[in-house]
Amino acid sequence: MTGPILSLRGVSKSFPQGGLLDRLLGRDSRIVALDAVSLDVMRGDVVGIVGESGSGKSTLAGLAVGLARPTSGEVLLDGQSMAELMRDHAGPWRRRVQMVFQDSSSALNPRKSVARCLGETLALRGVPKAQRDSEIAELLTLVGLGPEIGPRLPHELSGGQRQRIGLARALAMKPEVLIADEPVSALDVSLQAQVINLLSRLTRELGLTLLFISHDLALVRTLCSRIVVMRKGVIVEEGSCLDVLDRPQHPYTQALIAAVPKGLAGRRTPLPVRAEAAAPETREDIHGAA
Ligand SMILES: Nc1ncnc2c1ncn2[C@@H]1O[C@H](COP(=O)(O)OP(=O)(O)OP(=O)(O)O)[C@@H](O)[C@H]1O
Repeated sequence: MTGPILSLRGVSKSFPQGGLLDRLLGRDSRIVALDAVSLDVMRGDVVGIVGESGSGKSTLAGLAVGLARPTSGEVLLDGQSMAELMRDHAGPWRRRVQMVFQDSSSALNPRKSVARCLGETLALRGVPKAQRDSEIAELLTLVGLGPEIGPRLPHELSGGQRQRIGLARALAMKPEVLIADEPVSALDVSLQAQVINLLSRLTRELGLTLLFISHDLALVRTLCSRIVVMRKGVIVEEGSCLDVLDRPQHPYTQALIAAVPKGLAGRRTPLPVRAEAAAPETREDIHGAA
């Protein structure tokens, strides 16, 4: 049996609180964003991470993607510790774990066209210049966009198109794990459904492991196979998404579900059936054999 693709072992993360004056006066204190969190994510899992604001979801995401180091504990990718993988060079970790943000426009350079932005990401992955244009076209197709989008600047795209480009850029690295931090909360409901449809299709077709951070329990129910419920830096409940949402054991999960307008957390969001652009079947079909 293969082990988890991503593991957190007793991971804590704290941040200093207060300013320089507080520290000079010895009023140094720290806020504990994550408190001894352990979590195993199996390859191909689609895991929803939910919890109130400030519960530590984004901190967990930042540690998993390698943007920050834990204060204590260990983050492992396929059994190898982050500290080990990043000792010489952060590249291997960064390539294998990618992130999509709530608002892709802040992650895209306003002066760079879509094609240039994707081309630079492909260059980081070591794709030869001669192959980049065809890979850019494939990536655009993969996220349901046409080649006419290539020359456009971020401000010439709709919010939904920008999220798709954010996703295409993450996929350009051929990641094994994708972390999506509130990827649709800035979009209107119909665009949310399109992006969720896309994520659902891509995780299936590319065999991606997805961590989907959201406040929207109905979206989590639609997309995810597992769910992790966080509160105040700890995991209070985890398990199969349907089990936890239908039969929550922890009072906090019960309260979260009760706070959702009646019936909403219990339904699957009706995603419009739409003709997605014909998608390749496997990672290799998309990018050629590695
Ligand atoms: N860089 C930082 N410096 C200081 N405190 C931080 C920092 N990042 C996060 N925190 C604190 O850590 C706690 C957890 O924050 P985090 O952003 O992980 O929560 P969250 O569950 O993602 O919240 P939200 O749903 O609002 O995005 C919060 O109290 C937050 O204020």
